Amino acid sequence: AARIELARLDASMDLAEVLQQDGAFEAVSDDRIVLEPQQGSRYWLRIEPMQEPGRTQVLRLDRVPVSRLVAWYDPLPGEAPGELIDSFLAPPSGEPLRSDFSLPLRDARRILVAIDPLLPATVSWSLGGEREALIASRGAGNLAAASYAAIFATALVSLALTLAVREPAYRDFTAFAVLAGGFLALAQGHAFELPLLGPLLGAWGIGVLWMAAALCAASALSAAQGLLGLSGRAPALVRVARALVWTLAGFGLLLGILPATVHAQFAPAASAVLSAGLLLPVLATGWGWAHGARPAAAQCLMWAVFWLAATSQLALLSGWLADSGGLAWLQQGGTALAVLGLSIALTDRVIALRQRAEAMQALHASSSAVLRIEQKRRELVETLEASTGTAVEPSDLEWRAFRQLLVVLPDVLPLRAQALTVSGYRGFDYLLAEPMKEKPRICALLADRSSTLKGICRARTAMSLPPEGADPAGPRLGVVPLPVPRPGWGALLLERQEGAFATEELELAGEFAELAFKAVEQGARAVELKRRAETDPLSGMLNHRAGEELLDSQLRAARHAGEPLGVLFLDVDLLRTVNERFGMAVGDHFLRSLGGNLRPLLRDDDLMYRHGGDEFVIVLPGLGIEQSEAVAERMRAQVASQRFRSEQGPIKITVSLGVAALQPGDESARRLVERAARATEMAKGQGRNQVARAKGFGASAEAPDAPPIF
Ligand SMILES: Nc1nc2c(ncn2[C@@H]2O[C@H](COP(=O)(O)OP(=O)(O)OP(=O)(O)O)[C@@H](O)[C@H]2O)c(=O)[nH]1
Repeated sequence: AARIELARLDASMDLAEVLQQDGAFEAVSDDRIVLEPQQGSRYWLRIEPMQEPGRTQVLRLDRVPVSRLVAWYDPLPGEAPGELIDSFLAPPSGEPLRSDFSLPLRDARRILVAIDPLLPATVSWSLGGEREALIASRGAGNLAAASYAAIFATALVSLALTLAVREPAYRDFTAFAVLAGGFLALAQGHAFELPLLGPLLGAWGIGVLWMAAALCAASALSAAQGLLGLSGRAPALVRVARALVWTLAGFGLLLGILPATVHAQFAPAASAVLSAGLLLPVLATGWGWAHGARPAAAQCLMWAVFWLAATSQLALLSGWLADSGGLAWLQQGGTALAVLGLSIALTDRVIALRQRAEAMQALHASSSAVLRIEQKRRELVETLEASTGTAVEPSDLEWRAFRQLLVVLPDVLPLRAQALTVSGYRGFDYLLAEPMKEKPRICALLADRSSTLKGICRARTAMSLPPEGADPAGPRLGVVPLPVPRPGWGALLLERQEGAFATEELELAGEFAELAFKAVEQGARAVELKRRAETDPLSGMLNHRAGEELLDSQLRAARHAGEPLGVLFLDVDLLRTVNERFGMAVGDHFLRSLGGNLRPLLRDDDLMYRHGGDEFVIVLPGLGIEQSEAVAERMRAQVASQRFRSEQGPIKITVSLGVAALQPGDESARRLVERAARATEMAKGQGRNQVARAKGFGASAEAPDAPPIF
């Protein structure tokens, strides 16, 4: 419906000169052309509408990012240079960008349009009635308005969420939404048409557009990377993405300050870099998708939509892509759809990840509490096991176990004071308090509430008691019954300044108490077993093995200290005869009574054990041969002086003793005992009921006594 011609002429030509350049104009057959900015030249469009009576035609120029567009009616012959239709000129301070122009075609008059493109740009036009032009521009305007509304509303919601949950992914996404809207508005020329902002952006120049694109790519990658980071996956990928975010942002700032001529020159390269930058979020979320993160699929798709919209915009600006009606829909609609969709996907993802992070945190907190309790439990058991090894008496063990329980409990539960009271356990009563200085107060408290406590212990149910008296802020008591066998009873009293004890806390204290009691029981059994293993059942003395072990350690200690050590070997005289004559029971009885008979003659540190049969060993630490011999003699005399009762009347049973003492060359307990035993044989040989010194110590000073008389 119109004839359109294009000429590229020297920029210095004015309208009058251009009108004479008829031959320079070439007809354009397409409905779009690509204009390349070039220093010193300017594009001129000559449009000649066909006659259409009764209809005003309008030429619409779409998406022309230009710094200058001036349109005149071609003057009729004889007229002065053309009447100005529309003018859009670069202010001296900068280069504004504008996209849509509608030029009314009147009276079939040709119009001339001078265009200085800012970037390589595709210019498309449509020719139609005023109504169609109006509808077309309104449609485009509506789409643009809806897109911006969606984008900036999403950005606002995202900003509110950023402030509410302080989630870095939201913060980055908010920046992205704002920058995506800004980039769209700049690239489509809308931002330059704003009343105040337009001139300001125009003054800055086209660099602002590239900067917006680069920062948009940086924030997009940052938001995608934030999600990767939040998901705790691929830390290396997150680090790379973070570095790329900063690179893109730096690139954007550089583009922002470069002069317009450089932009025109490097527009394709910058477009390629930014398009690649905008592809990174697609790749990052695609990676998540490939590794099983389901919400990453939605994000990946949305980033891809945005990438398409933004890249087509960049391609258009770089002249790689010809404009078409659908492109504006893709760019505006695509950006809005991507921003909205991403916002939804992000919210969904962030909620899910937050919940998981909180659950992990709770799990971590509870598992670290469990670990601490487990560690304390182990500590208690280990300490008690160690006590078992060294305890001599079960009561000794009980005391240690209860004490340890009170030491460990405050590490498990917050307590002000605690006490353990046990009555009649293995015939003992205990009252332990921690800290010790609280003992009198706890004693008083026990006395006050003893009937309540006993009741609770009998019911065997742990309880938290209300504060004493009227003071509701008074200390709270928790009572944990102890597993004391009846008829004894016992309780663990836990005290806290405020707040009742929870059932779980009392159960935990009960578990620890049970551990302590179990340790006592096991320890007592172990002590008993050890005692049995070391004791000779008939005489009640240590047996050969245990006795010799002890002798060995005493021998080592004596040698170490350089002190003397005496050893006596005692053998009952003619026990075989006693057995035969009076019966084994009498022999047994004699052997059983020997310990009780002789022990009063010994010191506490002296050791007497059964060597076997009717033989006994007596160890005398600190005594030399002389003193040992004196002890032996006292023993011999003690036995000889007594009459032993039997059914056949009193009988006299005697013993013979050999005496040896530690010598510098003595190697072992066994050898020392052997020497003493040989001395005993000598005593036997000399007539029994005697004391004999081992060889090497000189002859016995003692005179032989009378032989045994039955
Ligand atoms: N009643 C009793 N007799 C025992 C016990 N152990 C060992 N005997 C006896 O003690 C006797 C030890 O014998 P010997 O030491 O060789 O000889 P003896 O009859 O004591 O005479 P001399 O040692 O030479 O004075 C054996 O007859 C054993 O049966 C025991 O536990 N009870």
